[in-house]
Amino acid sequence: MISPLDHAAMAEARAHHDRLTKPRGALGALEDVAVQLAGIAAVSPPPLPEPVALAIFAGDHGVHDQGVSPWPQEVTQQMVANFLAGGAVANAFAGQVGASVTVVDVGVNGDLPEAPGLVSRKVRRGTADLSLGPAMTEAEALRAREAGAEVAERLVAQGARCLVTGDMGIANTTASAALICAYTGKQPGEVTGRGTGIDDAMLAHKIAIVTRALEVNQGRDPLAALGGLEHAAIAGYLLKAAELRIPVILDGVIAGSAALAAAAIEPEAAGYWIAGHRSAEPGHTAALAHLGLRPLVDLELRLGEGTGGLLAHPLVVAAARVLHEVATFDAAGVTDKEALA
Ligand SMILES: Cc1cc2ncn([C@H]3O[C@H](COP(=O)(O)O)[C@@H](O)[C@H]3O)c2cc1C
Ligand SMILES: O=C(O)c1cccnc1
Repeated sequence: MISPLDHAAMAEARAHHDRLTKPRGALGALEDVAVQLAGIAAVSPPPLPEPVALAIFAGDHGVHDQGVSPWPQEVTQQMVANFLAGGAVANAFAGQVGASVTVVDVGVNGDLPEAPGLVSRKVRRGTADLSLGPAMTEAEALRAREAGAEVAERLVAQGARCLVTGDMGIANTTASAALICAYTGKQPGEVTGRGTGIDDAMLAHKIAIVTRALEVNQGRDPLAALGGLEHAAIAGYLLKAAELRIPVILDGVIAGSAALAAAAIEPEAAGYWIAGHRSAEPGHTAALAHLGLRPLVDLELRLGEGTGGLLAHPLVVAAARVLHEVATFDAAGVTDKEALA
């Protein structure tokens, strides 16, 4: 059960912001984040959203066969090993914010040796090709959702007070574009992007593949028919965090498209999510607009893994910190011109 945000705590946070020694609204969107955190925690000031935990959900994609990514599929598995060895960008950024890193295999097309930090919940070895039929069955999507939910529950039980989404799956920007079309009504040409870096010819082909995927899967559940196993797992992770009243910082276009699926299941859950950044993928902007989320930073990142979400974490902590640490006009003896008016 996902409860709505606590409006009394939000009103209290807003009122408290207006008593702090700064012009009203001077912290812009950060004030909205603080109010949102109060609504999530149902108390103002809200607890600082730390420690933070990153879960990277990994899965492969049958649509890779269509030539939609310049990278070979085995890079998914190789990058999982890299995350576990601590060598990826996500590890560097996680270290900076003190985030734990958990890697979850929900659908890698290969065998991964057991390792600390790896959660093995493989539903199948990659999805089927979404341009030929459904990527997976609804039962498989549900199993991946359950894996995501289980990981969120475990991280929170271990003490995390903020979660970040991460993904790894070569060709997953194709599945993301298809999901975004299905949930927002946008056209493939508007939301399909260059992913890991493709030329104009490959982009035109990728748009045609997304168009075909939407045609052949019309009338089916979009998450199962068009998504990846990591999209389904992220959707489950997002819904469980909302149920547990824990904020989640969304990463890029994969998280954004998974969030559309999760919001279609439980619209109330979107109140628990914060858009860490705006990725360079055009579909990400469309997804965030549909979700009503404002990205905190725009660095033209196009990496995934959770990197943009991790970079935004200090901003989210700072938003809460203001409500704890900044003096009021009364306490500091500063004249409040707005109270005089
Ligand atoms: C070395 C490497 C590291 C990555 N880390 C994240 N991604 C990102 O790129 C992939 C999606 O892009 P596309 O749809 O174009 O294949 C995903 O795996 C995503 O997480 C990476 C991609 C590569 C190659
Ligand atoms: O938006 C993202 O997160 C993204 C973009 C390109 C490739 N992988 C991920």
